[in-house]
Amino acid sequence: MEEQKLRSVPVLPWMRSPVDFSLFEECPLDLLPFLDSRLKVPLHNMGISSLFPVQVAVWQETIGPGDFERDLCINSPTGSGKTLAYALPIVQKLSTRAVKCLRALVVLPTRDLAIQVKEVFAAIAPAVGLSVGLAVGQSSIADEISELIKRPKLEAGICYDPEDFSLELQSSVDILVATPGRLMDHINSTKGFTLEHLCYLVVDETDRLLREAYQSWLPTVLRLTRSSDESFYPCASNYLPPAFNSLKTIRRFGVERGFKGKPSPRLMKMVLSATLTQDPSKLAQLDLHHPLFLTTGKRRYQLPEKLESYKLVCESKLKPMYLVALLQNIGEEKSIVFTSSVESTHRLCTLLNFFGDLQIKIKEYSGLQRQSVRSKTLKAFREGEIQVLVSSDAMTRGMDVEGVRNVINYDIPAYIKTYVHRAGRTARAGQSGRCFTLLREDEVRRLKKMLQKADNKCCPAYSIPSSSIESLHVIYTSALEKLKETVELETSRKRKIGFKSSRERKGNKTNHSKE
Ligand SMILES: Nc1ncnc2c1ncn2[C@@H]1O[C@H](COP(=O)(O)OP(=O)(O)OP(=O)(O)O)[C@@H](O)[C@H]1O
Repeated sequence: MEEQKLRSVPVLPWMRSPVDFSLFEECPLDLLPFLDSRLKVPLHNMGISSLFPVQVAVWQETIGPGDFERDLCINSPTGSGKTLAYALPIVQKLSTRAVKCLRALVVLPTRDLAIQVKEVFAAIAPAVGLSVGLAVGQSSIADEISELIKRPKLEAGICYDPEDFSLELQSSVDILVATPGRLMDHINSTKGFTLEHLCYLVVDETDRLLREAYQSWLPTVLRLTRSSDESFYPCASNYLPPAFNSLKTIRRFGVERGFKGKPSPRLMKMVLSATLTQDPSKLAQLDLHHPLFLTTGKRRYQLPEKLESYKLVCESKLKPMYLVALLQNIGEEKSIVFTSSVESTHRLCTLLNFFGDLQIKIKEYSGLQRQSVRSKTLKAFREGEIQVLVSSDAMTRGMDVEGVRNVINYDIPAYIKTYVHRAGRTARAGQSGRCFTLLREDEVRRLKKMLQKADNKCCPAYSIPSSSIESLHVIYTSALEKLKETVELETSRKRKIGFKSSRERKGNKTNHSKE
């Protein structure tokens, strides 16, 4: 009974007979059937000489015999290469397109993740003449529009009818990587932005994206891409004004997607996560077409094969010193320390920096900071200028930073899903890595139960000699004092700013009433 609970048999019948890609071998690029030879060079430049199992499985279902007859639902561990698993088939499929228009849309929950995924597409798509765009709000909306929409060249002295002008607007990109908010901004207000020709939709980090409605982006995208009556009457295009013809997309029919005689959606979907939801009501929102489930192993949650998990048991009040001792042991290896909130991230990072002689560069990365600050920190971490990031869960999902060898749960995560995503920042792409969890004696059972869900029964204790902790007492007391002063200073500064802006608001009100 207990075993069954841990396995959590899915309710949906199609989820009960998945393709288990752990049975697949890696496939060298030279042996990959149908691969456009122009893609080999950029792949080699990315250090890729063979495809990982999940990538081979998706290739088979899209470019191989599967031929994208079914929508794909992919549950694959962190760091297993999901990004390329969808990017490569999409680029290959579009490599023969004749007319440029927006044909593939990839949606991700955060800006940093979208930027990371765009870079993967941008590394391979130009080799086959495709362009990739980004809609995340990194630049102003005007700049983004000019990147995404091509305006016709206007000749001086000629007066143009605005109606004709908007018909002439065309997409500058074949593939768009977006966050839901900015995507909705373009759908609602960017002239010439259309999903009419969309063939591929990827929903990455699906469970996270389905958790929040984000201005109803999903129903909107599905509504705008549903086959219209026109797809049953392909000859209707003969009667349309010539201006439309260059943009016409040939709709795929049911016969092509394996359902003879029945019209089938032209939009092909891939939804992915390392912790894919099995909740039928959530999955129903995606309106999947005859979905095929691709997963690995028996457990719902999988940790990377070469991940070692350790627990560090200590009293709450001693936690900062245990963390410092652990960081001293780890040395200069890249590490991420996760806390439970943006506030504790800030406090912990400030405190660690008061431990003067740690000889490692430590920075904060959290949702409390401005995007520009976060991007700068991430760049420095990638380049090795910073060795330790103290992070809130803003860093938990999807972020791929080469060389991260250690993840430290300063606060025990509340759910196994969080553990899986946090731990997954290390041991990526077949590399080894360690995940340490600091916890109190009374939390040990909780961690054990949580790890059982991911089939990780082995979580030995990591021991720190008590002499290491004792030697830190003096400096810890002084660091705590400095932290207290800093927090007081920050609080009074915030109060002043709040007071000033409330006075300004009042002042503005008075001005308004005078007008
Ligand atoms: N075939 C391959 N050969 C070598 N390295 C690869 C291959 N495919 C992907 N990688 C590398 O593996 C790392 C992890 O890939 P990716 O970020 O796509 O993982 P993921 O499955 O999406 O993980 P997460 O669930 O954490 O988002 C990346 O650094 C990527 O460059």
